[in-house]
Amino acid sequence: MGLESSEKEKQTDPKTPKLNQQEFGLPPNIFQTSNAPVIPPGNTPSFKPPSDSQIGSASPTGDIRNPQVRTPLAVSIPTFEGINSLPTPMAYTPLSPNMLASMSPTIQMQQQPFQQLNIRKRRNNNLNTALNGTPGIDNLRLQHHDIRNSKELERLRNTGASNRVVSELIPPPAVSAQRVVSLPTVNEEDVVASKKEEMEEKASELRDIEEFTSEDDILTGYLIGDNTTTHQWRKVKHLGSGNFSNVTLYQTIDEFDKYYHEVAVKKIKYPDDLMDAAEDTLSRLESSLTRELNVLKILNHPSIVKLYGINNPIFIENTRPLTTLLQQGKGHIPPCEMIMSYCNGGDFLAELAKCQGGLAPWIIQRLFAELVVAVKYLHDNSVIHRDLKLENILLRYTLEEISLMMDSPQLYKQNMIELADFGLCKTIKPGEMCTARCGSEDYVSPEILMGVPYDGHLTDTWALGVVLYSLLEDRLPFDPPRNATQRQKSRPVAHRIARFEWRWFKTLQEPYLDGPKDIVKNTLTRKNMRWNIDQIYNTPYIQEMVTKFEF
Ligand SMILES: Nc1ncnc2c1ncn2[C@@H]1O[C@H](COP(=O)(O)OP(=O)(O)OP(=O)(O)O)[C@@H](O)[C@H]1O
Repeated sequence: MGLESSEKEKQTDPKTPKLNQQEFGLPPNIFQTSNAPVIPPGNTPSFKPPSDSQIGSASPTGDIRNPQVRTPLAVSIPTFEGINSLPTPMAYTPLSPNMLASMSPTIQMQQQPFQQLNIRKRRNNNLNTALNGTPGIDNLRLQHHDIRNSKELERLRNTGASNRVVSELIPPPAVSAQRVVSLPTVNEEDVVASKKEEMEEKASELRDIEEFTSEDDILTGYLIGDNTTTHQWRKVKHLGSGNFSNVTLYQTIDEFDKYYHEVAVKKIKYPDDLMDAAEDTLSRLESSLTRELNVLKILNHPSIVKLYGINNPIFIENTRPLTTLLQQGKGHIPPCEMIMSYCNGGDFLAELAKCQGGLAPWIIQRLFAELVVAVKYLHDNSVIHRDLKLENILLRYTLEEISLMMDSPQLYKQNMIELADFGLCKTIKPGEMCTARCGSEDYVSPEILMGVPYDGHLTDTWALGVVLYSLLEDRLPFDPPRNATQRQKSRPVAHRIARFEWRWFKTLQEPYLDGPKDIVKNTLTRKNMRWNIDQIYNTPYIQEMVTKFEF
């Protein structure tokens, strides 16, 4: 598929519908403002981008993962006016062998020539199914109190119920607890003391765990760049599950280096019948894991998750590790376990659910600015992420701990986030357009939904707009409004995305939030008007933070 001319883009872009924001009620203002001084920025580390050959054996479109429903790539929609249906992108169960297998061979054949559709499901669908066995927004809403309970959240994660939506986890503003905002400011020593206490507690927990450790709980692995020395870690606890992996906390057995003391181990989920899986399935899985590994081993930025090692060097050294292992015919394929930096605060979405939204604006500004720096580093080095979302932003500290750092220099001395999940990333050449339709349902841009070739840099900045809107508003921008009619609720998210149908509720009349709102306005918009990462980075809102960063 060739590149679109800018003229053609103008014709095919839908018009942004005019929104009447006045009709929506305004919740009480729960924010604080920040007055931060300005100091010079730090340096970003040097980077050598991986070549395409290093990114593994991608499919002809350069993409992977396992779409089970595919729609033709070239969808020509001159305008959205009068259009009642769009490509249906949502019925997708990654790596599920059953779905494809259940199709007749004819249908399977018919699926092949079409562009792969790789949109990840909304978390709330899975959550809801886990709770009730039946999807549906109303049922989900009945479960609010359960979901907000962190134990319940943990249970749901363990059952693989991973697709959550921030707006479903947060109560209406009137009852929104403002824990983070109202916490007292303490000095650095208090933070250190509470950390120490927590570590002592953890150490005692670990002593208990050691007594019950079985051989299966021991992971043997190699550090990147040293295939000769093995190291061992002991399983501590489950951290989270995605569609493609289970992530577990491990602690080192041999005290060889403080950096590798606690590590997050991402174990790739294989389909049950991997040995007999279709070549297509194997190749997509292989491509996904090799592109994540090959990019991660080269990236070097404090705000991007680090790949320390691997359980088996073949996954790093071989461009087609699964195929090779299969050909070696040992009867089974060993697991692929990536040994990565551990983020103690968990993922941003889960943390938001815990503190029930209402995040203070200075925290939003601090964390979002760091995210922008991380994405700028990727784009400057020709890598696009393509799956930016709250779940993939990992926190080094809990939001409660971060709130205690207000006015502390600690807040700027070190990174607070690590961007994770590079399974959909891509190294691109200047001017190269992408064709693979991938991403997560609530974060995909209209051009991806429309199936036209797209600029991956701009789909990343669209997703940044979704993240920032969600932080400001405690809801996802394209969810049905709270006061929506039944008809509005039944319209798919994709419709609202394609019509750029979002609006301010909570922050409608908050002039002091003009900075971040400007970023949202200029990212959740048509691609030919959308800001790129440099434009976001250069806004006073981001610069005010960036100039303070010392990491
Ligand atoms: N380094 C880490 N430290 C702490 N928790 C982590 C870490 N990496 C992942 N997690 C937890 O595990 C979850 C799943 O991880 P990840 O997003 O990498 O998996 P995935 O299978 O690729 O997910 P997705 O379905 O989004 O593709 C995260 O949302 C997070 O809660």
